[in-house]
Amino acid sequence: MALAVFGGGPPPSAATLAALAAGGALLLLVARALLSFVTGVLRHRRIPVPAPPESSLLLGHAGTLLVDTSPLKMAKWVREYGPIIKVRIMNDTIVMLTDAAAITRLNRLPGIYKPNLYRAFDLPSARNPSLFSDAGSPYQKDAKAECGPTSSFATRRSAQAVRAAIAPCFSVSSLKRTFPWLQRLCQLAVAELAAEGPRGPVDVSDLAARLTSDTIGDVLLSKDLGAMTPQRSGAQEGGAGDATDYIALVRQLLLAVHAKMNDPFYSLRRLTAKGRAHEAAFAAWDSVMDSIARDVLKTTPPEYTLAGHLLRVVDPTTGKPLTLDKLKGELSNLYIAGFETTSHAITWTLGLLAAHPQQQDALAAELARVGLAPSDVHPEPRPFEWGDLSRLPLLNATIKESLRLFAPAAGGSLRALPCDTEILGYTVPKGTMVSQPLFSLGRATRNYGQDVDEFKPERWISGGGDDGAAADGDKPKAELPDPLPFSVGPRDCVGRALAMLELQAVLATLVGRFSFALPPGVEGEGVAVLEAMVCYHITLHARNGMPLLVTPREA
Ligand code: HEM
Repeated sequence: MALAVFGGGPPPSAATLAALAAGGALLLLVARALLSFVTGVLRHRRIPVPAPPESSLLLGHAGTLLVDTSPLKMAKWVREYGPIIKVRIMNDTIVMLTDAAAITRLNRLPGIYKPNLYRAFDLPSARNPSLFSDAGSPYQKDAKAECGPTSSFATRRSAQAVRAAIAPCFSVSSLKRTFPWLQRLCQLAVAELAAEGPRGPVDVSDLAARLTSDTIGDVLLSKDLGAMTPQRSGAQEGGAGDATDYIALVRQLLLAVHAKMNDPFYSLRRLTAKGRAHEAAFAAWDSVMDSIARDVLKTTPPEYTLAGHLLRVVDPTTGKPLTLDKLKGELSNLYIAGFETTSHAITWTLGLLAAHPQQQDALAAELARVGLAPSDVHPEPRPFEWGDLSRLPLLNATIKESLRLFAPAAGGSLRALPCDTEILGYTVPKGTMVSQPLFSLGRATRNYGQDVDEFKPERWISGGGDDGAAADGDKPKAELPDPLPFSVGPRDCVGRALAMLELQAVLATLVGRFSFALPPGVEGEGVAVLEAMVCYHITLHARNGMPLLVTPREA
Protein backbone atom coordinates (compact mmCIF):
# COMPACT_ATOMS: atom_id res chain seq x y z
CA MET A 1 0.00 0.00 0.00
CA ALA A 2 2.77 2.41 1.01
CA LEU A 3 4.71 1.47 -2.12
CA ALA A 4 1.72 2.16 -4.31
CA VAL A 5 1.41 5.64 -2.87
CA PHE A 6 5.06 6.63 -2.76
CA GLY A 7 6.23 5.01 -6.00
CA GLY A 8 9.36 2.91 -6.18
CA GLY A 9 11.48 4.59 -3.41
CA PRO A 10 12.13 3.19 0.05
CA PRO A 11 9.01 2.81 2.21
CA PRO A 12 8.29 5.89 4.34
CA SER A 13 9.30 5.74 7.97
CA ALA A 14 6.72 5.34 10.74
CA ALA A 15 7.38 8.96 11.74
CA THR A 16 6.56 10.19 8.21
CA LEU A 17 3.39 8.15 8.17
CA ALA A 18 2.38 9.49 11.56
CA ALA A 19 3.10 13.05 10.41
CA LEU A 20 1.02 12.47 7.27
CA ALA A 21 -1.83 11.02 9.30
CA ALA A 22 -1.71 13.97 11.73
CA GLY A 23 -1.60 16.42 8.82
CA GLY A 24 -4.57 14.67 7.21
CA ALA A 25 -6.54 14.74 10.45
CA LEU A 26 -5.75 18.41 10.92
CA LEU A 27 -6.82 19.16 7.35
CA LEU A 28 -10.06 17.29 7.97
CA LEU A 29 -10.70 19.24 11.14
CA VAL A 30 -10.04 22.56 9.42
CA ALA A 31 -12.30 21.54 6.50
CA ARG A 32 -15.07 20.56 8.93
CA ALA A 33 -14.72 23.82 10.87
CA LEU A 34 -14.78 25.78 7.62
CA LEU A 35 -17.85 23.91 6.39
CA SER A 36 -19.77 24.43 9.60
CA PHE A 37 -18.74 28.10 9.61
CA VAL A 38 -19.98 28.61 6.02
CA THR A 39 -23.23 26.72 6.62
CA GLY A 40 -23.70 28.65 9.87
CA VAL A 41 -23.25 31.99 8.13
CA LEU A 42 -25.60 30.97 5.31
CA ARG A 43 -28.21 29.74 7.80
CA HIS A 44 -27.87 33.04 9.65
CA ARG A 45 -28.42 35.01 6.45
CA ARG A 46 -31.56 33.01 5.65
CA ILE A 47 -33.27 33.81 8.96
CA PRO A 48 -35.58 36.66 7.98
CA VAL A 49 -35.08 38.84 11.08
CA PRO A 50 -33.40 42.29 11.36
CA ALA A 51 -29.75 42.27 12.43
CA PRO A 52 -27.47 45.00 13.75
CA PRO A 53 -24.17 45.41 11.87
CA GLU A 54 -21.60 42.69 12.56
CA SER A 55 -18.26 43.71 13.98
CA SER A 56 -16.30 41.13 11.97
CA LEU A 57 -16.89 38.50 9.28
CA LEU A 58 -15.35 35.73 11.38
CA LEU A 59 -16.82 36.53 14.79
CA GLY A 60 -20.08 38.15 13.72
CA HIS A 61 -21.43 40.09 16.71
CA ALA A 62 -19.23 38.30 19.24
CA GLY A 63 -16.84 41.22 19.69
CA THR A 64 -19.67 43.41 20.92
CA LEU A 65 -21.56 40.78 22.88
CA LEU A 66 -18.77 39.17 24.83
CA VAL A 67 -17.74 42.30 26.74
CA ASP A 68 -18.98 42.56 30.32
CA THR A 69 -21.15 45.60 29.56
CA SER A 70 -23.01 43.77 26.77
CA PRO A 71 -26.52 44.24 28.30
CA LEU A 72 -26.19 48.01 27.75
CA LYS A 73 -25.20 47.51 24.11
CA MET A 74 -27.93 44.95 23.55
CA ALA A 75 -30.54 47.33 24.99
CA LYS A 76 -29.45 49.96 22.44
CA TRP A 77 -29.79 47.47 19.59
CA VAL A 78 -33.25 46.50 20.74
CA ARG A 79 -34.33 50.15 20.69
CA GLU A 80 -32.86 50.64 17.26
CA TYR A 81 -33.84 47.39 15.52
CA GLY A 82 -37.03 46.34 17.32
CA PRO A 83 -38.35 43.54 19.53
CA ILE A 84 -36.89 40.70 17.46
CA ILE A 85 -33.33 40.79 16.14
CA LYS A 86 -30.70 38.21 15.26
CA VAL A 87 -27.04 38.11 16.17
CA ARG A 88 -24.27 35.75 15.12
CA ILE A 89 -21.41 34.38 17.19
CA MET A 90 -19.20 32.76 14.54
CA ASN A 91 -21.48 30.05 13.09
CA ASP A 92 -24.21 30.21 15.76
CA THR A 93 -27.22 32.43 15.29
CA ILE A 94 -29.21 33.62 18.27
CA VAL A 95 -32.54 35.36 17.84
CA MET A 96 -33.14 37.95 20.57
CA LEU A 97 -36.74 38.45 21.60
CA THR A 98 -37.84 41.26 23.92
CA ASP A 99 -41.61 41.30 23.54
CA ALA A 100 -43.16 40.06 26.81
CA ALA A 101 -46.30 38.63 25.19
CA ALA A 102 -44.30 36.81 22.47
CA ILE A 103 -41.90 35.40 25.11
CA THR A 104 -44.82 34.19 27.21
CA ARG A 105 -46.30 32.37 24.20
CA LEU A 106 -42.96 30.97 23.09
CA ASN A 107 -41.91 29.59 26.48
CA ARG A 108 -45.16 27.65 26.66
CA LEU A 109 -44.86 26.18 23.16
CA PRO A 110 -45.07 22.40 22.99
CA GLY A 111 -41.53 21.01 22.87
CA ILE A 112 -39.66 24.26 23.47
CA TYR A 113 -36.38 23.21 25.08
CA LYS A 114 -33.22 24.53 26.68
CA PRO A 115 -30.26 24.42 24.28
CA ASN A 116 -26.98 22.66 25.01
CA LEU A 117 -25.33 25.93 26.00
CA TYR A 118 -26.79 25.49 29.50
CA ARG A 119 -24.46 22.54 30.01
CA ALA A 120 -21.76 25.16 30.66
CA PHE A 121 -23.28 25.33 34.18
CA ASP A 122 -22.63 21.66 34.91
CA LEU A 123 -19.85 20.65 37.24
CA PRO A 124 -17.00 18.74 35.58
CA SER A 125 -17.76 15.58 37.57
CA ALA A 126 -21.57 15.85 37.32
CA ARG A 127 -21.94 14.26 33.93
CA ASN A 128 -25.73 14.26 33.89
CA PRO A 129 -27.60 17.48 33.23
CA SER A 130 -29.20 19.13 36.24
CA LEU A 131 -32.56 20.82 36.59
CA PHE A 132 -30.94 24.01 35.35
CA SER A 133 -29.21 22.57 32.29
CA ASP A 134 -31.61 19.78 31.31
CA ALA A 135 -33.29 20.43 27.97
CA GLY A 136 -36.48 18.67 29.08
CA SER A 137 -39.90 20.13 28.59
CA PRO A 138 -43.17 18.81 29.97
CA TYR A 139 -44.66 19.23 26.52
CA GLN A 140 -42.30 17.00 24.59
CA LYS A 141 -44.90 14.42 23.66
CA ASP A 142 -47.24 17.12 22.31
CA ALA A 143 -44.33 18.55 20.35
CA LYS A 144 -43.79 15.25 18.60
CA ALA A 145 -47.39 15.32 17.52
CA GLU A 146 -47.13 18.89 16.33
CA CYS A 147 -43.74 18.83 14.62
CA GLY A 148 -43.71 15.19 13.48
CA PRO A 149 -41.55 12.45 14.99
CA THR A 150 -37.94 13.50 15.34
CA SER A 151 -34.95 12.04 17.08
CA SER A 152 -34.00 15.40 18.58
CA PHE A 153 -36.67 15.00 21.25
CA ALA A 154 -34.75 12.92 23.76
CA THR A 155 -37.25 12.43 26.53
CA ARG A 156 -35.52 13.92 29.52
CA ARG A 157 -37.96 13.55 32.35
CA SER A 158 -35.58 13.88 35.25
CA ALA A 159 -35.68 17.69 35.19
CA GLN A 160 -39.43 17.47 35.62
CA ALA A 161 -39.08 15.02 38.49
CA VAL A 162 -36.56 17.25 40.26
CA ARG A 163 -38.60 20.39 39.66
CA ALA A 164 -41.81 18.76 40.87
CA ALA A 165 -40.00 17.46 43.96
CA ILE A 166 -38.49 20.78 45.04
CA ALA A 167 -41.40 23.07 44.13
CA PRO A 168 -43.13 22.55 47.55
CA CYS A 169 -40.09 24.18 49.21
CA PHE A 170 -41.31 27.48 47.79
CA SER A 171 -44.93 27.15 48.89
CA VAL A 172 -46.39 29.59 51.42
CA SER A 173 -46.24 27.04 54.25
CA SER A 174 -42.57 26.26 53.57
CA LEU A 175 -41.67 29.93 53.31
CA LYS A 176 -43.43 30.58 56.61
CA ARG A 177 -41.14 27.99 58.16
CA THR A 178 -38.05 29.82 56.87
CA PHE A 179 -39.41 33.25 57.74
CA PRO A 180 -38.24 33.47 61.40
CA TRP A 181 -34.72 32.63 60.21
CA LEU A 182 -34.91 35.39 57.60
CA GLN A 183 -36.17 37.81 60.26
CA ARG A 184 -33.17 36.91 62.38
CA LEU A 185 -30.76 37.48 59.49
CA CYS A 186 -32.37 40.89 58.89
CA GLN A 187 -31.79 41.80 62.53
CA LEU A 188 -28.15 40.69 62.26
CA ALA A 189 -27.80 42.94 59.20
CA VAL A 190 -29.27 45.87 61.14
CA ALA A 191 -26.89 45.24 64.04
CA GLU A 192 -23.95 45.02 61.66
CA LEU A 193 -24.77 48.30 59.90
CA ALA A 194 -25.48 50.05 63.20
CA ALA A 195 -22.10 48.90 64.52
CA GLU A 196 -20.33 50.23 61.41
CA GLY A 197 -20.98 53.78 62.67
CA PRO A 198 -20.06 56.81 60.55
CA ARG A 199 -16.90 55.22 59.18
CA GLY A 200 -17.42 55.92 55.50
CA PRO A 201 -19.03 53.89 52.76
CA VAL A 202 -20.20 50.33 53.41
CA ASP A 203 -20.28 47.80 50.56
CA VAL A 204 -23.92 46.74 50.71
CA SER A 205 -23.36 44.13 47.97
CA ASP A 206 -21.19 42.15 50.38
CA LEU A 207 -23.84 42.31 53.10
CA ALA A 208 -26.54 41.27 50.61
CA ALA A 209 -24.50 38.30 49.38
CA ARG A 210 -23.86 37.02 52.91
CA LEU A 211 -27.47 37.49 53.94
CA THR A 212 -28.93 35.69 50.92
CA SER A 213 -26.31 32.95 51.16
CA ASP A 214 -27.31 32.25 54.77
CA THR A 215 -30.97 32.24 53.74
CA ILE A 216 -30.47 29.58 51.08
CA GLY A 217 -28.30 27.65 53.57
CA ASP A 218 -31.43 27.22 55.66
CA VAL A 219 -33.75 26.39 52.75
CA LEU A 220 -31.28 24.01 51.14
CA LEU A 221 -29.76 22.20 54.10
CA SER A 222 -31.30 23.63 57.28
CA LYS A 223 -27.78 24.80 58.13
CA ASP A 224 -26.39 28.09 59.34
CA LEU A 225 -23.69 28.69 56.74
CA GLY A 226 -22.40 31.38 59.07
CA ALA A 227 -21.75 34.20 56.60
CA MET A 228 -23.63 36.68 58.80
CA THR A 229 -21.95 35.30 61.91
CA PRO A 230 -18.52 34.15 60.76
CA GLN A 231 -17.36 33.32 64.27
CA ARG A 232 -20.00 30.53 64.32
CA SER A 233 -19.52 29.35 60.78
CA GLY A 234 -20.51 25.87 59.67
CA ALA A 235 -16.82 25.12 59.06
CA GLN A 236 -16.08 25.40 62.75
CA GLU A 237 -19.06 23.28 63.66
CA GLY A 238 -17.95 20.55 61.28
CA GLY A 239 -20.88 21.52 59.04
CA ALA A 240 -21.21 22.50 55.44
CA GLY A 241 -18.19 24.82 55.21
CA ASP A 242 -17.57 28.53 55.23
CA ALA A 243 -20.12 30.50 53.24
CA THR A 244 -17.89 33.53 52.74
CA ASP A 245 -15.55 31.21 50.85
CA TYR A 246 -18.48 29.81 48.90
CA ILE A 247 -19.45 33.30 47.82
CA ALA A 248 -15.94 34.06 46.57
CA LEU A 249 -15.78 30.69 44.79
CA VAL A 250 -19.15 31.20 43.12
CA ARG A 251 -17.98 34.56 41.77
CA GLN A 252 -14.97 32.88 40.15
CA LEU A 253 -17.18 30.06 38.91
CA LEU A 254 -19.68 32.38 37.22
CA LEU A 255 -16.84 34.12 35.39
CA ALA A 256 -15.79 30.70 34.11
CA VAL A 257 -19.35 29.67 33.17
CA HIS A 258 -19.78 32.95 31.33
CA ALA A 259 -16.61 32.34 29.33
CA LYS A 260 -17.56 28.71 28.61
CA MET A 261 -21.01 29.73 27.45
CA ASN A 262 -20.06 32.73 25.35
CA ASP A 263 -16.45 32.53 24.24
CA PRO A 264 -16.14 30.64 20.94
CA PHE A 265 -12.44 30.06 21.70
CA TYR A 266 -12.97 28.73 25.24
CA SER A 267 -11.31 25.37 24.50
CA LEU A 268 -8.21 27.04 23.09
CA ARG A 269 -8.08 29.53 25.94
CA ARG A 270 -7.72 26.67 28.42
CA LEU A 271 -4.07 26.79 27.45
CA THR A 272 -3.70 30.37 28.71
CA ALA A 273 -3.39 31.51 32.34
CA LYS A 274 -6.95 32.90 32.24
CA GLY A 275 -8.32 29.65 30.83
CA ARG A 276 -6.50 27.64 33.46
CA ALA A 277 -7.97 29.90 36.16
CA HIS A 278 -11.47 29.19 34.79
CA GLU A 279 -10.88 25.45 34.85
CA ALA A 280 -9.50 25.75 38.38
CA ALA A 281 -12.68 27.56 39.45
CA PHE A 282 -14.79 24.66 38.14
CA ALA A 283 -12.58 22.13 39.90
CA ALA A 284 -12.58 24.04 43.21
CA TRP A 285 -16.36 24.37 43.28
CA ASP A 286 -16.78 20.75 42.23
CA SER A 287 -14.75 19.64 45.20
CA VAL A 288 -16.76 21.84 47.62
CA MET A 289 -20.02 20.44 46.27
CA ASP A 290 -18.67 16.91 46.41
CA SER A 291 -18.12 17.15 50.15
CA ILE A 292 -21.50 18.82 50.69
CA ALA A 293 -23.29 16.12 48.66
CA ARG A 294 -21.49 13.34 50.56
CA ASP A 295 -22.41 15.06 53.82
CA VAL A 296 -26.07 15.21 52.70
CA LEU A 297 -26.07 11.48 51.91
CA LYS A 298 -24.51 10.70 55.29
CA THR A 299 -26.50 13.00 57.54
CA THR A 300 -29.87 13.14 55.70
CA PRO A 301 -31.08 16.74 56.12
CA PRO A 302 -34.67 17.34 57.32
CA GLU A 303 -37.39 16.33 54.87
CA TYR A 304 -38.61 19.90 54.39
CA THR A 305 -35.27 21.16 52.99
CA LEU A 306 -34.39 21.24 49.30
CA ALA A 307 -31.73 18.60 49.97
CA GLY A 308 -34.29 16.47 51.83
CA HIS A 309 -36.61 16.64 48.84
CA LEU A 310 -33.78 15.80 46.44
CA LEU A 311 -32.96 12.68 48.44
CA ARG A 312 -36.49 11.41 47.86
CA VAL A 313 -36.49 11.98 44.07
CA VAL A 314 -36.70 8.82 42.01
CA ASP A 315 -34.97 9.53 38.72
CA PRO A 316 -37.48 8.39 36.09
CA THR A 317 -34.70 7.56 33.64
CA THR A 318 -33.12 5.02 36.04
CA GLY A 319 -35.92 4.23 38.51
CA LYS A 320 -33.38 4.90 41.29
CA PRO A 321 -32.54 7.78 43.65
CA LEU A 322 -30.30 10.53 42.25
CA THR A 323 -26.67 9.47 41.93
CA LEU A 324 -24.02 11.32 43.93
CA ASP A 325 -22.98 13.22 40.78
CA LYS A 326 -26.52 14.25 40.00
CA LEU A 327 -27.21 15.26 43.58
CA LYS A 328 -24.04 17.35 43.52
CA GLY A 329 -25.15 19.14 40.34
CA GLU A 330 -28.59 19.90 41.75
CA LEU A 331 -27.25 21.15 45.09
CA SER A 332 -24.74 23.35 43.30
CA ASN A 333 -27.33 24.99 41.08
CA LEU A 334 -29.82 25.47 43.87
CA TYR A 335 -27.23 27.13 46.08
CA ILE A 336 -25.96 29.42 43.31
CA ALA A 337 -29.38 30.29 41.84
CA GLY A 338 -30.70 30.63 45.36
CA PHE A 339 -28.43 33.42 46.58
CA GLU A 340 -26.62 35.11 43.70
CA THR A 341 -29.42 36.80 41.78
CA THR A 342 -31.31 37.79 44.91
CA SER A 343 -28.23 39.42 46.41
CA HIS A 344 -27.73 41.49 43.26
CA ALA A 345 -31.39 42.52 43.25
CA ILE A 346 -31.06 43.80 46.84
CA THR A 347 -27.85 45.62 45.93
CA TRP A 348 -29.23 47.34 42.81
CA THR A 349 -32.35 48.39 44.69
CA LEU A 350 -30.35 49.97 47.52
CA GLY A 351 -28.15 51.69 44.91
CA LEU A 352 -31.18 53.02 43.06
CA LEU A 353 -32.70 54.36 46.28
CA ALA A 354 -29.38 56.00 47.18
CA ALA A 355 -29.28 57.66 43.76
CA HIS A 356 -32.93 58.79 44.13
CA PRO A 357 -33.34 60.39 47.58
CA GLN A 358 -36.91 61.52 46.86
CA GLN A 359 -38.10 58.00 46.08
CA GLN A 360 -36.22 56.73 49.12
CA ASP A 361 -38.00 59.27 51.35
CA ALA A 362 -41.36 58.21 49.94
CA LEU A 363 -40.57 54.57 50.69
CA ALA A 364 -39.37 55.42 54.21
CA ALA A 365 -42.65 57.29 54.76
CA GLU A 366 -44.65 54.22 53.69
CA LEU A 367 -42.58 52.07 56.08
CA ALA A 368 -43.03 54.59 58.92
CA ARG A 369 -46.83 54.53 58.45
CA VAL A 370 -46.90 50.81 59.38
CA GLY A 371 -44.24 51.03 62.11
CA LEU A 372 -41.30 49.69 60.08
CA ALA A 373 -39.40 53.00 60.16
CA PRO A 374 -39.10 55.37 63.15
CA SER A 375 -41.91 57.87 63.57
CA ASP A 376 -43.33 59.90 66.44
CA VAL A 377 -45.85 57.12 67.04
CA HIS A 378 -43.27 54.28 66.81
CA PRO A 379 -39.83 55.72 67.63
CA GLU A 380 -38.38 52.17 67.60
CA PRO A 381 -39.30 50.32 64.38
CA ARG A 382 -40.73 46.83 64.76
CA PRO A 383 -39.44 43.76 62.85
CA PHE A 384 -40.87 42.97 59.42
CA GLU A 385 -43.83 40.56 59.79
CA TRP A 386 -45.43 38.14 57.34
CA GLY A 387 -48.54 40.33 57.17
CA ASP A 388 -46.43 43.24 55.83
CA LEU A 389 -46.06 41.43 52.51
CA SER A 390 -49.45 42.69 51.35
CA ARG A 391 -49.33 46.05 53.13
CA LEU A 392 -46.58 47.91 51.28
CA PRO A 393 -47.54 48.85 47.71
CA LEU A 394 -44.66 51.29 47.23
CA LEU A 395 -42.10 48.74 48.43
CA ASN A 396 -43.48 46.21 45.94
CA ALA A 397 -43.50 48.80 43.15
CA THR A 398 -39.89 49.73 44.03
CA ILE A 399 -38.77 46.11 43.78
CA LYS A 400 -40.58 45.65 40.47
CA GLU A 401 -39.04 48.81 39.06
CA SER A 402 -35.56 47.79 40.22
CA LEU A 403 -35.93 44.33 38.66
CA ARG A 404 -37.06 46.02 35.43
CA LEU A 405 -34.08 48.41 35.30
CA PHE A 406 -31.39 45.99 36.53
CA ALA A 407 -32.68 42.47 35.83
CA PRO A 408 -30.18 40.29 37.73
CA ALA A 409 -30.57 37.48 35.17
CA ALA A 410 -29.89 40.12 32.51
CA GLY A 411 -29.26 37.68 29.68
CA GLY A 412 -32.54 35.96 30.55
CA SER A 413 -33.62 32.61 29.22
CA LEU A 414 -32.37 30.67 26.23
CA ARG A 415 -34.74 28.36 24.41
CA ALA A 416 -34.49 26.35 21.18
CA LEU A 417 -37.32 25.92 18.69
CA PRO A 418 -38.74 22.42 18.14
CA CYS A 419 -40.38 23.42 14.82
CA ASP A 420 -40.27 26.28 12.36
CA THR A 421 -42.06 28.94 14.40
CA GLU A 422 -43.84 32.17 13.62
CA ILE A 423 -42.57 34.90 15.97
CA LEU A 424 -43.84 38.47 15.60
CA GLY A 425 -44.51 37.89 11.91
CA TYR A 426 -41.18 36.18 11.09
CA THR A 427 -40.79 32.47 10.42
CA VAL A 428 -37.83 31.36 12.51
CA PRO A 429 -36.44 27.93 11.55
CA LYS A 430 -36.52 24.86 13.77
CA GLY A 431 -33.49 24.47 16.03
CA THR A 432 -32.79 28.23 16.25
CA MET A 433 -31.79 29.47 19.70
CA VAL A 434 -34.04 32.22 20.97
CA SER A 435 -32.64 34.35 23.75
CA GLN A 436 -34.82 36.56 25.91
CA PRO A 437 -32.52 39.29 27.24
CA LEU A 438 -34.43 40.58 30.23
CA PHE A 439 -32.30 43.67 30.74
CA SER A 440 -33.16 44.81 27.18
CA LEU A 441 -36.82 43.91 27.68
CA GLY A 442 -36.93 46.19 30.71
CA ARG A 443 -35.19 49.00 28.82
CA ALA A 444 -37.23 48.93 25.59
CA THR A 445 -39.01 52.26 24.98
CA ARG A 446 -41.58 50.29 23.02
CA ASN A 447 -42.50 48.49 26.25
CA TYR A 448 -42.24 51.24 28.87
CA GLY A 449 -42.32 54.59 27.05
CA GLN A 450 -39.80 57.40 26.71
CA ASP A 451 -39.04 57.52 30.45
CA VAL A 452 -37.83 53.90 30.34
CA ASP A 453 -34.38 54.72 31.76
CA GLU A 454 -35.79 56.53 34.76
CA PHE A 455 -36.37 55.00 38.17
CA LYS A 456 -40.05 55.56 38.77
CA PRO A 457 -41.56 52.98 41.13
CA GLU A 458 -44.78 54.95 40.95
CA ARG A 459 -45.27 53.82 37.33
CA TRP A 460 -46.48 50.52 38.82
CA ILE A 461 -49.04 52.23 41.05
CA SER A 462 -52.13 53.23 39.13
CA GLY A 463 -53.57 56.72 39.49
CA GLY A 464 -57.03 55.36 40.11
CA GLY A 465 -57.97 51.71 39.83
CA ASP A 466 -55.86 49.09 38.14
CA ASP A 467 -56.43 50.34 34.61
CA GLY A 468 -55.78 53.96 35.43
CA ALA A 469 -52.85 56.00 34.20
CA ALA A 470 -49.50 55.12 35.73
CA ALA A 471 -48.94 57.70 38.43
CA ASP A 472 -46.09 59.54 36.76
CA GLY A 473 -45.05 57.66 33.62
CA ASP A 474 -45.75 58.46 29.99
CA LYS A 475 -47.59 55.17 29.35
CA PRO A 476 -50.83 54.08 31.01
CA LYS A 477 -50.19 51.36 33.61
CA ALA A 478 -52.49 48.96 31.80
CA GLU A 479 -50.13 49.04 28.80
CA LEU A 480 -46.98 48.24 30.73
CA PRO A 481 -45.90 44.64 30.12
CA ASP A 482 -44.58 42.58 33.00
CA PRO A 483 -40.76 42.91 32.98
CA LEU A 484 -40.42 39.08 33.48
CA PRO A 485 -37.30 39.14 35.73
CA PHE A 486 -38.03 35.52 36.67
CA SER A 487 -38.78 34.45 33.07
CA VAL A 488 -42.06 32.67 32.33
CA GLY A 489 -43.37 29.22 31.42
CA PRO A 490 -42.74 25.73 32.78
CA ARG A 491 -38.99 26.35 33.14
CA ASP A 492 -39.23 29.79 34.73
CA CYS A 493 -37.68 30.57 38.12
CA VAL A 494 -38.83 27.92 40.55
CA GLY A 495 -37.50 30.00 43.50
CA ARG A 496 -39.36 33.22 42.67
CA ALA A 497 -41.49 33.26 45.83
CA LEU A 498 -38.43 32.88 48.07
CA ALA A 499 -36.59 35.64 46.19
CA MET A 500 -39.55 38.02 46.54
CA LEU A 501 -39.88 37.25 50.24
CA GLU A 502 -36.20 38.01 50.80
CA LEU A 503 -36.36 41.22 48.78
CA GLN A 504 -39.38 42.47 50.68
CA ALA A 505 -38.12 41.54 54.16
CA VAL A 506 -34.54 42.74 53.67
CA LEU A 507 -35.35 46.00 51.90
CA ALA A 508 -38.17 46.94 54.29
CA THR A 509 -35.93 46.24 57.28
CA LEU A 510 -32.85 48.06 55.97
CA VAL A 511 -34.57 51.07 54.41
CA GLY A 512 -36.79 51.40 57.50
CA ARG A 513 -33.76 51.66 59.81
CA PHE A 514 -31.17 53.43 57.67
CA SER A 515 -30.95 55.99 54.93
CA PHE A 516 -28.61 55.16 52.07
CA ALA A 517 -26.64 57.73 50.05
CA LEU A 518 -24.05 57.67 47.29
CA PRO A 519 -20.58 58.39 48.62
CA PRO A 520 -18.90 61.71 47.74
CA GLY A 521 -17.03 61.76 44.45
CA VAL A 522 -19.54 59.61 42.55
CA GLU A 523 -20.17 61.28 39.21
CA GLY A 524 -23.45 61.60 37.34
CA GLU A 525 -26.94 61.20 38.70
CA GLY A 526 -29.91 58.88 38.75
CA VAL A 527 -29.88 55.55 36.93
CA ALA A 528 -26.80 56.56 34.89
CA VAL A 529 -24.65 56.40 38.04
CA LEU A 530 -25.48 52.73 38.40
CA GLU A 531 -25.21 51.96 34.70
CA ALA A 532 -21.56 52.99 34.95
CA MET A 533 -21.09 50.11 37.44
CA VAL A 534 -22.69 47.40 35.29
CA CYS A 535 -20.73 44.17 34.97
CA TYR A 536 -22.33 41.08 33.44
CA HIS A 537 -21.06 37.54 33.98
CA ILE A 538 -24.18 35.35 33.78
CA THR A 539 -25.68 37.68 36.39
CA LEU A 540 -25.68 41.46 36.45
CA HIS A 541 -23.69 42.90 39.32
CA ALA A 542 -21.95 46.11 40.34
CA ARG A 543 -18.34 45.87 39.15
CA ASN A 544 -16.66 47.01 42.38
CA GLY A 545 -19.48 46.34 44.80
CA MET A 546 -21.91 49.04 45.95
CA PRO A 547 -20.26 51.32 48.52
CA LEU A 548 -22.96 53.50 50.13
CA LEU A 549 -23.10 55.89 53.06
CA VAL A 550 -25.41 54.39 55.66
CA THR A 551 -27.01 56.58 58.35
CA PRO A 552 -29.46 55.41 61.04
CA ARG A 553 -32.91 56.96 60.65
CA GLU A 554 -34.45 59.00 63.42
CA ALA A 555 -38.07 59.81 64.15
C1 HEM B 1 -34.19 38.04 42.28
C2 HEM B 1 -33.86 36.75 42.32
C3 HEM B 1 -33.96 35.80 41.16
C4 HEM B 1 -34.05 36.06 39.83
C5 HEM B 1 -34.06 37.40 39.14
C6 HEM B 1 -34.13 34.77 39.15
C7 HEM B 1 -34.27 34.61 37.79
C8 HEM B 1 -34.39 33.39 37.16
C9 HEM B 1 -34.62 33.23 35.75
C10 HEM B 1 -34.77 34.35 34.74
C11 HEM B 1 -34.66 31.88 35.50
C12 HEM B 1 -34.92 31.21 34.16
C13 HEM B 1 -33.61 30.88 33.53
C14 HEM B 1 -33.80 30.27 32.19
O1 HEM B 1 -34.88 30.11 31.71
O2 HEM B 1 -32.80 29.99 31.60
C15 HEM B 1 -34.46 31.20 36.75
C16 HEM B 1 -34.43 29.83 36.89
C17 HEM B 1 -34.19 29.20 38.08
N1 HEM B 1 -34.11 29.77 39.33
FE1 HEM B 1 -34.18 31.75 39.74
N2 HEM B 1 -34.07 33.77 40.10
C18 HEM B 1 -33.98 34.35 41.33
C19 HEM B 1 -33.94 33.69 42.55
C20 HEM B 1 -33.95 32.33 42.72
C21 HEM B 1 -33.99 31.65 44.00
C22 HEM B 1 -34.07 32.31 45.37
C23 HEM B 1 -33.92 30.32 43.74
C24 HEM B 1 -33.95 29.26 44.81
C25 HEM B 1 -33.29 28.16 44.77
C26 HEM B 1 -33.87 30.14 42.29
C27 HEM B 1 -33.77 28.93 41.61
C28 HEM B 1 -33.89 28.79 40.25
C29 HEM B 1 -33.82 27.50 39.56
C30 HEM B 1 -33.58 26.15 40.22
C31 HEM B 1 -34.02 27.75 38.20
C32 HEM B 1 -34.06 26.71 37.07
C33 HEM B 1 -35.50 26.26 36.87
C34 HEM B 1 -35.67 25.31 35.70
O3 HEM B 1 -34.81 25.25 34.84
O4 HEM B 1 -36.70 24.62 35.64
N3 HEM B 1 -33.90 31.39 41.71
N4 HEM B 1 -34.31 32.14 37.76
